[in-house]
Amino acid sequence: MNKSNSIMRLALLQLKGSKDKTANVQNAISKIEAAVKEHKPRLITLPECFNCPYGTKYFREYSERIPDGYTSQQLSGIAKKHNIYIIGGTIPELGENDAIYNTCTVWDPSGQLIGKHRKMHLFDIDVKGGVRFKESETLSSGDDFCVINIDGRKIGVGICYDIRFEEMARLYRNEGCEMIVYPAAFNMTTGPLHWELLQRSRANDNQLFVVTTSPARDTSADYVAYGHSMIVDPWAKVLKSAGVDEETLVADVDFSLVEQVRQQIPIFTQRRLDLYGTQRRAK
Ligand SMILES: O=C(O)CCC(=O)C(=O)O
Repeated sequence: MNKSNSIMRLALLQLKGSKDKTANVQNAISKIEAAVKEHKPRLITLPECFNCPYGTKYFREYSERIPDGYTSQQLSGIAKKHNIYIIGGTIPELGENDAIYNTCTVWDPSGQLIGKHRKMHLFDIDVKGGVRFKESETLSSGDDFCVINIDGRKIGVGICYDIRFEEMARLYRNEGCEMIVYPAAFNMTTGPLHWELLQRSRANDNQLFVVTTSPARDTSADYVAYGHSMIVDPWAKVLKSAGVDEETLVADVDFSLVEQVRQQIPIFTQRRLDLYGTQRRAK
């Protein structure tokens, strides 16, 4: 990004997954190659669970160590090859004591791992007649926040269900973030109702960019993702939105909008912190 003109080019890769992990990762790599060639983005984002079918029965089998596993090594290599940042969607991570996490990795242009976020709020819901999912059957929850810095801009990372917890987004704003990136896979029950609403709400509440990257919709999968990867600006306008199939969504994000909206609607200086607050707690 050129700080003087405050523009950063993003490419969001909405990818179709399969049960073949190597094919999923290689699909991501070839779409990264194509996006770099055609659009020259500074930052590429990938979907939640892009190397594995989204289902609790798959997570252990597909899990890998970070950063030594196959998927990490591929992402590290391609980030370095093309001198780009990658917010690498999520993969099932094999962590300490054999615990499995739903984890996002962030890679810098030298191929270094500069951030890791383990999904903090596990997706355990049961909507009668709609979607039932219980990540906690096989996953453990993370308990660290993840803020990265790209060209002087702070970016917070959350994963899918994390977007429902407004305190987390507020905390990122309070820590100076101008964008939050959520790899995500909403579904056909909550997607139509809440997908855009939640993104516009988090953007509006916190006056920052919200970026989500979903898998493409596959109606033959166990879990049918909603699609519609999206970029919402700090005015809460949808800047760009994908359809449901595989797609590369490209946008030039202008960070000067962040300052503009924060000055014109100064809710963060008007908030009655003498009466209430949202702070990170010591663990
Ligand atoms: O919050 C929702 O409705 C969907 C969340 C989800 O699919 C996930 O956390 O993976």
